[in-house]
Amino acid sequence: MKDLWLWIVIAVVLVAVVAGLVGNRVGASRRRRAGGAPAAPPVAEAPPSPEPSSSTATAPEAPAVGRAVAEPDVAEAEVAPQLERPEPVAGRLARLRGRLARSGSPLGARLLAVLSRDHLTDDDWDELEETLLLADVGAGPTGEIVEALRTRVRVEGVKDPAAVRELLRSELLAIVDPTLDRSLSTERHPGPDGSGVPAVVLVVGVNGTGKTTTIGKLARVLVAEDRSVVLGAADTFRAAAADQLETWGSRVGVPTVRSDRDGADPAAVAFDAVRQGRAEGVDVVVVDTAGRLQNKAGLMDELGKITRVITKEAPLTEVLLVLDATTGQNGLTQARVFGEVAGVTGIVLTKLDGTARGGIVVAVQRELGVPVKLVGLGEGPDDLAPFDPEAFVDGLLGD
Ligand SMILES: Nc1nc2c(ncn2[C@@H]2O[C@H](COP(=O)(O)OP(=O)(O)OP(=O)(O)O)[C@@H](O)[C@H]2O)c(=O)[nH]1
Repeated sequence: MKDLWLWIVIAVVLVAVVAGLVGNRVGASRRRRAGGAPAAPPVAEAPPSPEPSSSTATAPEAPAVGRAVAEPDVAEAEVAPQLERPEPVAGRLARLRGRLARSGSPLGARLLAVLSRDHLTDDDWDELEETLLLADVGAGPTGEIVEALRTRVRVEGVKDPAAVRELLRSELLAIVDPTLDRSLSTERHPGPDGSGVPAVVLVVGVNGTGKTTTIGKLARVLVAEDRSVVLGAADTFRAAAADQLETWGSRVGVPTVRSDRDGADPAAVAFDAVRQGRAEGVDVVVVDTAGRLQNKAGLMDELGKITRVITKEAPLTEVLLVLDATTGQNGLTQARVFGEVAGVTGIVLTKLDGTARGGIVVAVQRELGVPVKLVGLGEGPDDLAPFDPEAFVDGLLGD
């Protein structure tokens, strides 16, 4: 009997201890939820929704607002990332003015300061010449501008600052040459056999000038203009280049054709990209290349092979040479080599922000005899603008 009572007391104590433990755990879990812990609350404990959203209503297993709204959104974001809407292209070059102003003394401001002096002496003309040379305009074009200005100042007797500005503007505009065709060939067209083929843009240039970045930005320009695009990652030399290109493309829904193997044959990747673009009926295929300039023969071989295999599928409509505006005369030497081996049809001048050497536009056009078609104005995704001579000269001259 005594034993029986002892067992009853032990049983009661055990029940009390277990009940206490369970109570503590429930309390702790309630406190965690009250503190906004990320764990999803049990459905029954979720607060009732005052106005359930339609997604809540269509989500059968998620009647509580907190979960119904948050969880499907997160899942959707993981499955289908939101595509970005690139900025409209028109008017982008107007940014150049602000960027040049931040990059130090703009060319135009220094030229205007000299030209506005009362009586221009030989020293003033020398200073003007030096300013143009420092801005990489090049010796030939600088001589032409100074000569033309000297004549007009003498003949027209220009003094007032607004007239001086207008004079300088018209001379700079003439030297940049508004008559050149700067349009990009990016439309489908009938191929040699009469069937429609995409425009093919091959992008060449030394590494580090901004080729891959420019192609990413160009894809956005094309998407903004409702063109369908395929990118070809034929820069198989730098392992990360294909990833970089793919990331750019995926942000605007543009596919990238690439090889899984580092160091794969660039011509084969270029060919696959154009073939895919053709099969999918897209408007334009843009092909990235490696920018090794170890020697001219090697470069010629590689670009020659890429060109040959691409043209089996569709003719090349543009060969864009990407040049870094901050490299000055070095850039001109590169331009010369690529001009000889790659049949360049247009120039993309990158990093024009942050340099007072805007004159390189003139020098490089003269050097290659092909127009600057696009300019890079920064590292932002939409910092690529079609080149427009008037907007460019206005940017150089500032306010
Ligand atoms: N400020 C500025 N930076 C730029 C511009 N264009 C490109 N860049 C930067 O230049 C650097 C090199 O760009 P990439 O596109 O990787 O150069 P790449 O020519 O493809 O180089 P490789 O793949 O090695 O041949 C990156 O940091 C870009 O953000 C521009 O217009 N302005």
